[in-house]
Amino acid sequence: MTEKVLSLNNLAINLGGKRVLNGINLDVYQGEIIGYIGPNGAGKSTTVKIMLGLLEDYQGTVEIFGGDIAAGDHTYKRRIGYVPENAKIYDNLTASEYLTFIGELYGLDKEVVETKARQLMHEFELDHVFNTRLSSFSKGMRQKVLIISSLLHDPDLLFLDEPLNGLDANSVMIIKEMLTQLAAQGKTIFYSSHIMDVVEKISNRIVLLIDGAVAADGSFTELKEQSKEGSLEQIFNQLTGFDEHHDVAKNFVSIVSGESHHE
Ligand SMILES: Nc1ncnc2c1ncn2[C@@H]1O[C@H](COP(=O)(O)OP(=O)(O)OP(=O)(O)O)[C@@H](O)[C@H]1O
Repeated sequence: MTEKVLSLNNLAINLGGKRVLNGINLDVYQGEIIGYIGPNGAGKSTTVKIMLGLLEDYQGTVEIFGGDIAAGDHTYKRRIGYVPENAKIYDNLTASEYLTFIGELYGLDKEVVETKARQLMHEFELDHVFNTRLSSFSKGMRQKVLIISSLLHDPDLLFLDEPLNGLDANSVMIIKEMLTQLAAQGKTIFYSSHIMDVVEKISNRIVLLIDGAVAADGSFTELKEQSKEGSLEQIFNQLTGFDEHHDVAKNFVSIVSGESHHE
């Protein structure tokens, strides 16, 4: 269970003339659920895009399943699943067509993937819309289709960006439990979210990114001991140096109600 799945060494990148990642060092081991958190704009999505092979102009090295992804062998991508935050789903396709298409991209046999997709849709109680166009799906239904599409090929490494977006409380329980079980089976999960109480509960390791560098890395218990704060939300506020939520909220409300005397 100690195989190194992912290794970032001095990973840095400039985008639009700005230093977005500033020397990230991170080793991730099989079976870990990494809660990858940080303020808006810290560089979380950028890190994930590099690991997916979507951004190439970086410095440092990225090793996935023991191989340098810059070496030109892209077969590692077949062992990766990805739930993007804002996915463009092919609206004109039915769920069945979309999932079969994605499965075939991963090299799965059409019949095999269709059966698997149907079974997974059934688990989400979406049997009745298997042959319905995605354009008529609600936000949560689309999110379930995205989650299914990321898992069809039984990936070893899963990148999730706000995977619970739009899901109801029952579905959230299913996904949380599912992630725990997948990790127990030896899958590795990289979980990016702003919902601190979920990250706190499901991650066995939390990595906090601030200004493109790792500012904290440890289990929730370890972070709690270091910062002497009670919840991950409070730890996040403390480590990002933010204690003005009360003032900002108050200003907002007074501006909204026209009571503000600010210029
Ligand atoms: N193509 C680009 N060109 C210029 N700047 C970019 C580009 N992509 C990202 N950035 C900048 O890089 C920084 C990090 O962006 P990124 O999307 O990785 O942040 P994030 O941590 O995922 O934020 P969020 O929590 O808001 O999703 C931001 O300041 C963003 O404006």
